[in-house]
Amino acid sequence: MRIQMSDSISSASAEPLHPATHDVPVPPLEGGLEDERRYVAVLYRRLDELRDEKHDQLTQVRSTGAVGTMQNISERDAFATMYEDRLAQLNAVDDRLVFGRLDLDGGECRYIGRIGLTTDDLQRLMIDWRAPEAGVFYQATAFERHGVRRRRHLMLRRREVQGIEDEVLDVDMLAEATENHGDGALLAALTARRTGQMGDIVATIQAEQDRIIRSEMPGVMVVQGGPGTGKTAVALHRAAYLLYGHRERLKSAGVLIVGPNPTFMSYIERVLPSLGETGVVMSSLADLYPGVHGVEEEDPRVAEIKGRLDMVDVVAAAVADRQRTIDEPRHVEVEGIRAKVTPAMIRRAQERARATGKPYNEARTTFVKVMVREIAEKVEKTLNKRSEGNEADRSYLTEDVRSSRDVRVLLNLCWMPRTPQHLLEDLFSKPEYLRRAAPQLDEAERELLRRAPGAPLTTSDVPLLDEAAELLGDLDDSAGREEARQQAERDKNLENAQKAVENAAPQLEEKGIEGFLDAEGVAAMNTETAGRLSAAEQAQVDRTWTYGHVVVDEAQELSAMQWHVLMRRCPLKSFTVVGDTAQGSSATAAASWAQAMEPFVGDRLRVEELTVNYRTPRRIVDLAERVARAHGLPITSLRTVRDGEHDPVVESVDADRLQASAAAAVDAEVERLGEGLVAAIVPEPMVEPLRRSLRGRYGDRVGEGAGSLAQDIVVLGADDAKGLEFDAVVVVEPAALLREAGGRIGSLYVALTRPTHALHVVAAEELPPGFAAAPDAD
Ligand SMILES: Nc1ncnc2c1ncn2[C@@H]1O[C@H](COP(=O)(O)OP(=O)(O)OP(=O)(O)O)[C@@H](O)[C@H]1O
Repeated sequence: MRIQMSDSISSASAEPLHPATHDVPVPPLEGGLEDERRYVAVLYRRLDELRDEKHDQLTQVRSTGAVGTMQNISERDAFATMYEDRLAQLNAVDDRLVFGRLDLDGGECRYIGRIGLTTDDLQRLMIDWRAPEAGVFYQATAFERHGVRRRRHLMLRRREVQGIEDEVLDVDMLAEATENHGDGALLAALTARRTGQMGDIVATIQAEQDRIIRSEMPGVMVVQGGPGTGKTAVALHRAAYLLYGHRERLKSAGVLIVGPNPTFMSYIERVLPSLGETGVVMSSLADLYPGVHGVEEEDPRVAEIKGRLDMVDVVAAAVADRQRTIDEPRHVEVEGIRAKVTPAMIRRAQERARATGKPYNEARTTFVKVMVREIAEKVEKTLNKRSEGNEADRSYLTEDVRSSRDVRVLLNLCWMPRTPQHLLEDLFSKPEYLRRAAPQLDEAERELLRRAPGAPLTTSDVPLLDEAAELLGDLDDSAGREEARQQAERDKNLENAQKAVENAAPQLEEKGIEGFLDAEGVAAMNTETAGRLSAAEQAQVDRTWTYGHVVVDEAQELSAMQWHVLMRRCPLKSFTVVGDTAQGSSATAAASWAQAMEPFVGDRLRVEELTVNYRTPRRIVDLAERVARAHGLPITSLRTVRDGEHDPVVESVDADRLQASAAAAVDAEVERLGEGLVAAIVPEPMVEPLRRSLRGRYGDRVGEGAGSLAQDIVVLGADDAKGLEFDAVVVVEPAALLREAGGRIGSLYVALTRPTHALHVVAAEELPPGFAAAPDAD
């Protein structure tokens, strides 16, 4: 699980808004590029001022030294964290701080940017894009002006205004309009070279996206949309929007963002910080159980079985199965005295324990208590008989019984303390355990689940672990949780302490007492004062944490078990769920949202749809849709923003030249692009060999995952390509990609829709239906 630290971003966005009648000269309506540059310079000056202010405050609070009472230290740390967070936010929004200007009926002018900014005396300089007053920037059209006369896009590179683009919505103004029109800002964003990291779309959010981003928080909202329609972008901007509007609540409860795999999580990790939001927990499905990273479940049939909601009953039966009775009476020895334990005694104690309604490990305490008392009574009777009525103090007896080896063995046999990891290990490595717990599975299915003891936990085990932990309750888990929380706190204290000691060093040196303080010592002092972890940090280590809102991306892939567990993370059922049922490629993928969500929320869903593909040019989308339809996928055709410059290339090659041809296709695309990211999406067995071969030619430029500016050539399997995008994509052996996904077209459809510019298909086998009408390579 990955965490983006700090949750105290408040001030700029919450600064009061005042009418724009202030001393800072707002460029006139007819002003041009130079006027805007001057105003933007004012905004940056204010940003720098605020940054210097926070920096000074931070230095000051740190230089008070790491000495004083624990409360002083704690307060100082709290201030330091607050200033650090604010500084981090001010740094994060530096790039393209402002992007829009609205001129309204009545002469009001509003600048729209990543955060709100005011002057010292609280006059408004710029509005946060999430403020209600900024909404019309995204919503106004010529048909529905919302009082907007003109919308101006300011196109910045870093701090520099490179261009302006006007959309005049008021017909009366057209006569005086400048020559700048159209949707150049959007096109510029869409055709820009990819960097391997998703960027924000705050400057060019489209009206259909804006409606979703700003819709109310409660309830489950599903955003369905074909490839490239901006679902991920919308989901992340919605998280930022909700954090802005419900800051207090979400600050304490936290927001969880769940995505399909770690590659995808790192692809999207910079979007929220660039919007000034950092207090969010981000986790892939493999990392949702603290302390465990699930490896990939190789066999889709196993993933399908483990994903069934039935597994709730299987786990419950496995837990119940760990309570046993004995067939016949047994004798236990306590300090040389034998006591008889009958099956009835065990059954009675178990019933009493179960009646507490507590989870397994906690109810076991009651079982042990009752049994120890009963055995102690028996031992006492024997002792009383032996001493013929001379009753002595027998208070030590309970302890003797509890520590008797015989008693411990018997009680463990009848009610074994269990961790979730142990429970799953037994369940999948001991066939008789699974047979008893899962009679609803047939023999072949149980055989599929079987694995060697010690085998690593997989992503599809993660929800089972969670379910088991829920039923088993606290034992090692609570200790583990507390330990993890304390460790997180220790790490944080150490980091703070290191900074504090560094800051205090000059003063101490002046006083001749350098070396007096060390970071570990200061951190140890601070650890005593608990409660300094932010909600996000605490949530990260606590499986039972419940969030204020959960965002799920690529949600079509989730199994029923994964939904079951996620629902527990947000009892208020406040969810933003984004995905595309047509792109489902896993064995657990949902055919429809209603079917996937019905067991958890009934029909209480709001389904919104996105209809424009912003990523992929028309020519490539046509091919992808043809292939999808030829395989019976019921997709509705997407509108696209661009036609594109390149027709897709489809090349048939000899089987023994497949890898060489794939490498040559990569060469061709690298050359054609000049700069930008090229990905080869290939069948799993080809990933490593092709990567090696390309490294021979391109060295360190060849990377894994989503790529980066330095690693601009990547080779990956179809599953890992989910949610990512590249300037050019070479799809190798579509028939094999289709086979790998068990015949489900979703993953090939995903692969074909990743490019922003060019698609090149290389195949040795017969091409699957749908490719035929594409033009051949020359
Ligand atoms: N309004 C917009 N302005 C600029 N770029 C946009 C806009 N909407 C989407 N994009 C861009 O389009 C691309 C696709 O967006 P995104 O990845 O969010 O789509 P998606 O629907 O999640 O795709 P998929 O389901 O295929 O993974 C991204 O590069 C995104 O930045």
